[in-house]
Amino acid sequence: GHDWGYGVEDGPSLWHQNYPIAEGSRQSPIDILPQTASHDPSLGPIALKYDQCTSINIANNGHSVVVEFEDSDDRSVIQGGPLDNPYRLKQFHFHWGGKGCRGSEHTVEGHSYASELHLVHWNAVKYETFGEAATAPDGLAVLGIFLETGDDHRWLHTITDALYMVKFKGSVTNFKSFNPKCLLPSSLHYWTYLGSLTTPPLHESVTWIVLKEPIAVSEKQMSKFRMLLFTGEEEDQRMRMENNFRPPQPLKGRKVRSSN
Ligand SMILES: NS(=O)(=O)c1ccc(C(=O)NCc2ccc(F)cc2F)cc1
Repeated sequence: GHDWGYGVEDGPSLWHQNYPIAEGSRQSPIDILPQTASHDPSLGPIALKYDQCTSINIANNGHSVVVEFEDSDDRSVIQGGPLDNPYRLKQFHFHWGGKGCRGSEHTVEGHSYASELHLVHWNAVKYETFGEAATAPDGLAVLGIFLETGDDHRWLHTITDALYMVKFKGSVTNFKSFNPKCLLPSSLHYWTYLGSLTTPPLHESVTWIVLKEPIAVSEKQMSKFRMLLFTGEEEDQRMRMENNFRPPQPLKGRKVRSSN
């Protein structure tokens, strides 16, 4: 397909050339304004049923580092909150900045965090495949978790210790039985709104659920993400993987709701 990236020649401001939906009416990420978000008492708590979680591998896809899950049944789902069905966990990945810089995609009153974790789920009740769900307005649910630098995160080590094995674009390695439940903050309070994938093809198919409470990770752990490369082993121009985030997009009249 088309090539896109985060550089001067292929970055977010140019994506609309190959993906006109980039200028659509429900694009992500957005800047979240907590005071403007409407507190909706009908919004129940979200439930993450990840107990039979089965991660398969960890890969460098040239845009981020992705942990894929077995999604042939409903063993790992998110449900409740704004969702009418359980949504099946497919993968999680991260977006981050350069050293000491901000790298989250969603921002909160203009404040961005060091990084943002996306747990990607699809509506397997209504759709046959992830691909089909990814083009449907109620097809995907992505849980966003902010990472801020501070103390070491005890469980993130499992991921950062594996990153050296997927340094180059196109590399993949075994990554079994990792349960992302260990990456959740203590509170599941959230904001929710209707948006899109934050990378091409930018499909407007995502119910976003962004947790209010960030998790803390150390600068040393963040630095390990930055040793990944956008480029493949065979390429001579090595490009460090960092600043792989899309900036906030126009709200275009959308309402952001807040759980309590
Ligand atoms: N950052 S984010 O959480 O918004 C996000 C989540 C998933 C994807 C994705 O799966 N892309 C590849 C892809 C693969 C198959 C398909 F049918 C559609 C499709 F976009 C892209 C962005």
